[in-house]
This record gives sequence, structure tokens and C-alpha cells, in this order.
Amino acid sequence: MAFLRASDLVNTNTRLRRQTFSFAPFIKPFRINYNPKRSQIGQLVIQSNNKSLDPLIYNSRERKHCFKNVESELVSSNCLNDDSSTSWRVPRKVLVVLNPNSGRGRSSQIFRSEVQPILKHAGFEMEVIQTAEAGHALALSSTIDLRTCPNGIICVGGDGIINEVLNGLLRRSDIDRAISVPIGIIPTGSDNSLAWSVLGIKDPVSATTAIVEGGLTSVDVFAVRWVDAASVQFGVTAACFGFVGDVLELSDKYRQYFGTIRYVIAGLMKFVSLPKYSFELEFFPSTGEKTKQNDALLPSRSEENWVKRKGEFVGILVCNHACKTVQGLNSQITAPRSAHNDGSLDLLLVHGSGRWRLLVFYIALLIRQHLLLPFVEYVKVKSVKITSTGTTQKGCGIDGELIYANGQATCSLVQHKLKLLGYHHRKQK
Ligand SMILES: Nc1ncnc2c1ncn2[C@@H]1O[C@H](COP(=O)(O)OP(=O)(O)OP(=O)(O)O)[C@@H](O)[C@H]1O
Repeated sequence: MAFLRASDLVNTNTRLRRQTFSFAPFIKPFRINYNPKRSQIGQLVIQSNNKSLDPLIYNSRERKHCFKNVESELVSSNCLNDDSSTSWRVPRKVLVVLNPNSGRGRSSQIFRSEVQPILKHAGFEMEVIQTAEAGHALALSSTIDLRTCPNGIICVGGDGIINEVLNGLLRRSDIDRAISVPIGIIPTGSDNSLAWSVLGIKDPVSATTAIVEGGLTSVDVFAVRWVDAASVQFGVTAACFGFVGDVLELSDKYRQYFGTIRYVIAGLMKFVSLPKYSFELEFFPSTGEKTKQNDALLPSRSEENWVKRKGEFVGILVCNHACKTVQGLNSQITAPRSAHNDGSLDLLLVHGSGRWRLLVFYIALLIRQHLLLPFVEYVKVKSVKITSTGTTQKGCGIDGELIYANGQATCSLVQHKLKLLGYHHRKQK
């Protein structure tokens, strides 16, 4: 066999339980052992006797991957789990948007040493742009010629840089075309909730191999609109009001000193000087049915369907997916009933005020028991309108970035969906 192609492997995998392949012109350097366990059908290990080919073999923390540059086709069996027709075709011409400031400031180094070699071997053509300041990625994605990156935009950083790229794409006049460009995530930020919650990935190498494997994951997109300020901000993770919004503001000031643990430090500081937050809100409960694309923005206008709440809240969270946090315990899942493509948002209201209530909530959250608390309300919604009636709230945290705005904020899904490169391999099995 002169070449082992992805399609050969597809056939081989379905027929054989154990097989050793040899093939020219790599007869000597390569040997492939296929010996799947019952729970790992499709796992392949490529062994190489030639040291120069070692970079083609990767064992990441979450997946075992192997691929070689065979006419740019991927050789990996994980992709067999995805029924997408694009699953084994490698997206090739991509733009890489890298935030050198994200996480511990090691994005560039991680990208060059761990990510770029894998992408190169898999046949990706990359234009790499490092952001120079906040807002750069937004400006870039809102103006770039999409013909230069038909196979995707890969964001190297945290949730904030993905949010900027998303907002840039959704502000374009060719919005339908722009949002169809898939987004890849290389998680080098402080938390990376989107990659962890939706794709089950938290390290850069696993993320890279997921991108190389192909497949797409569709994610709902929400918009927060401030009518008074005539502004809109899009998001894919969560909109937060109250305590979390304040922590985001403080954590940004600590970025330089505390790196990735700045959220914890800021949380403790804010806990000590916790103000009271008052809100008025109305929400439109979801029926539980999947929202049709075109009416996602349009919950019934009938006023009686809106449920009202008013008073003090430690926090209000509007979640678009489960919102797991990389830095927290594995059990910590903020919105356990949420799915990233279920056509609804999950609203979590933490009623009341005071440090004791906040502490109880966070301890319960750590062990995923927070929904049992009598002062926590959890409801799936199509839309929610939130107005701060106090003076303590400065803005709203969207995907981990604080947006300063006053007046009523309306949060609902939009008709467009974000396409993420890769998929959650455990969920797909
Ligand atoms: N070159 C840059 N210098 C300073 N700030 C930047 C730069 N590029 C992007 N930013 C801003 O940095 C913020 C944080 O970026 P990002 O989300 O990538 O990292 P992070 O905050 O460490 O991760 P996470 O959001 O997952 O916690 C974003 O708001 C983005 O606008």
C-alpha cells in the first residue's frame, strides 16, 4: 500500500479488531497497531521508528491522537464518531487570532511550541495575527476578507477573544456568510469555559487535535441589547449581573499581578465588601421545545406570558451552556440543565443579599447542589429583561468581559449559530 488514506482507515476500522499496517514509501518508519478496547473502538496508535517523525504522534490528556500528512487528510479514528460529512476532511486555510495577553501571558509560546507544529503537519495554511490591544480581534473579524480564511478562524486565548471575534463577525453586512466561518478554540486563557463546557477540552493540544479531526459543533448565540444606549453585545457563554459582574471588573485590574487566579482573589475582595444589588426583571419561560431558527428572537409579545421578579439579588446569571469552569472542581456546573444548542437560555436567580447567602451559594455550587437552595430560582427562558434599580451595579459581564451600560438589558437568542471546530468526543459516542 503506497498510502494509507483516511478513507482506508474508515473501512479498516469497521472490519478489523486488530491489525498492523505497513506501507511504502514509509514501510520502515511506520507501523500502525490497531487494538481497540471495547470502550475505545476506533483508537489507533501510529508508531514511528524515525525520530524525525515523532511530532506526528500526540497523546494529549484527553484523547490519544495520531495523524500524518497524507495529502492533508487526517488519519485518526476519533473522527469516525462524527456523522458530519466534513468530519475527516481537514479544514485548511485558517486565520489564527492570538491574544498574547491571555491567561499567564504564554499564548504565543504555547502556540508556537505545541499547536503550530500539529496544524502544520495536518496541512493547515495559517496566517497568524497577534492582537495588539483589546478590541483588535473585533476590528479584525469585522473587516477581514473572508476568502483568506474559508476554513475557519482559530482563536488562541480565553473566552474574551472568542467573544470579540464573534461580535466582529456578527457586525458585518455579510453576516450570514461571516457566521458560517467556523471558529476554533485553543484554550490558553484564564478559564476557557466555552471549550471546556461545550467540547470537553481544556488543554491546547487536545484542542488542536480536535480541530484537526474536523467536525463542527453548533452553539446558540445570545444578544444583550440595551435600548437606552442603543447598543448590543453578543455572547455564547453567559451574561452575569450582580456579584459576578463586579468580580469581573475587579479581576481585570488584578490581571497583571495574579494571572489566572485573579478571579479568586477578586472574588474574595468583593466578598469582603459586598454591596446590595437590586433588580427588576421579567422573563419569558421556554416551553422546552427547540427554538426554530427564525423565531428565536421573537418570544410571544403577549404580556401575560412574562414573569416578573423584583428585589435584591446576590447574582443573576443567564447561561447559554452548562458553564463549567476550568479552575473549579469538576462537580461545579453552574447551569446543569443547559445545553449549548437547546434553543433556550438558563436563568439562575440568587435571591437576597449578604455574605452568608453568597457563601452558601458558592459552597453549594462547588458540589453542584446549588439548585436545591430555597433562595435559588432556575428556569429555562427564551428571553429576559433586566434593569438594575440600585446604584451598585456597574454593568454586565458577557463571556467573562465586563460591558458598562445602563438601563434595561434584554437578553435573548439570535437566529444565528456559532459553528465551533471540533466536537465533544465523549458525548458523540
Ligand atoms: N494584546 C492585547 N493586550 C491587552 N488586552 C488584550 C489584547 N488582546 C486582547 N485583549 C483583551 O483581553 C481580554 C481577555 O482576553 P482572553 O479572554 O483571551 O483571556 P483571559 O481573560 O485570560 O481568558 P478568560 O476570558 O477565558 O478568562 C479580552 O477582553 C480582550 O479584548
